[in-house]
Amino acid sequence: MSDASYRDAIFSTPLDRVARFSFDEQVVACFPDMIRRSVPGYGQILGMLSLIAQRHLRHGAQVYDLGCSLGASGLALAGQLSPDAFRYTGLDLSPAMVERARQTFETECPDHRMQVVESDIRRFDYQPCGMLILNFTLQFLPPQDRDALLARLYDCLEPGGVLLLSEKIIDADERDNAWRVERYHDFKRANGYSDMEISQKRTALENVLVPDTLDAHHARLKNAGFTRSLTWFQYLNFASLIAFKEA
Ligand SMILES: Nc1ncnc2c1ncn2[C@@H]1O[C@H](C[S@+](CC[C@H]([NH3+])C(=O)[O-])CC(=O)[O-])[C@@H](O)[C@H]1O
Ligand SMILES: O=C(O)C(=O)Cc1ccccc1
Repeated sequence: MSDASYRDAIFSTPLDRVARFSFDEQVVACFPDMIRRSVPGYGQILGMLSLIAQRHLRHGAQVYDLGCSLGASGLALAGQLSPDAFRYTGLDLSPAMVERARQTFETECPDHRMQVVESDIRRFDYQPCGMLILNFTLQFLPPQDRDALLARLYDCLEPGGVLLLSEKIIDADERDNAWRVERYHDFKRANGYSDMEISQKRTALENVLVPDTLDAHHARLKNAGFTRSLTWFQYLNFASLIAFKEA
């Protein structure tokens, strides 16, 4: 497969039947463009990731990036941290994503210890680690699988370790929720998506990307064992949380 990244035009023609969204070859080919134009704050979250790692990561610690896609979080870390500062394992279920993430690490940061494994994050055998990254991944798991995964992740995190959780979120208040979603659609329009693209993608994501409220996320983290979590970033209906395991 080529390294080229295309403009996302997946939902730009009218479809008789909109299929469930999946991370197939077609999505992989335009993924950097799609995520940049569709996720408010995506670049800022990645920029902050390495600053957070510089403060919280034990030297040489293991980092897991769950649902790593093309490895953007790993690249952000490798861009700012020395090769001996961490070991990185990206996990993703999509073979097309994994293949391209591996190629990217090989060419972009050959001296860093970057590994990519094709795996379901619910079944992977995690080793002790200093940092766990779930950058817009938990939202794609069936809601009933989320608690068990977070409990396992809490267990494999070393004392003093952190979990970073970025998600599309909903508001419990219907009016606030509607306002945020409308402004999110304005954001997408301003980034060149048509009303038809916005509407067809919305259909494709129904029951595939299932968002929670911020309160539900904090409650879930607490339930998994984290005594402290905070929302460090929010832009419309997208947010990023950090949870700490006590040292
Ligand atoms: N059960 C699963 N096991 C493994 N991977 C999974 C699973 N379910 C979904 N995925 C994978 O999770 C990723 C979600 S994208 C993450 C962006 C990235 N973190 C980024 O910072 O660029 C988010 C988005 O596209 O909005 C996809 O690559 C799926 O294949
Ligand atoms: O585009 C959307 O509506 C989103 O919620 C963000 C997104 C970005 C990339 C893949 C799936 C969802």
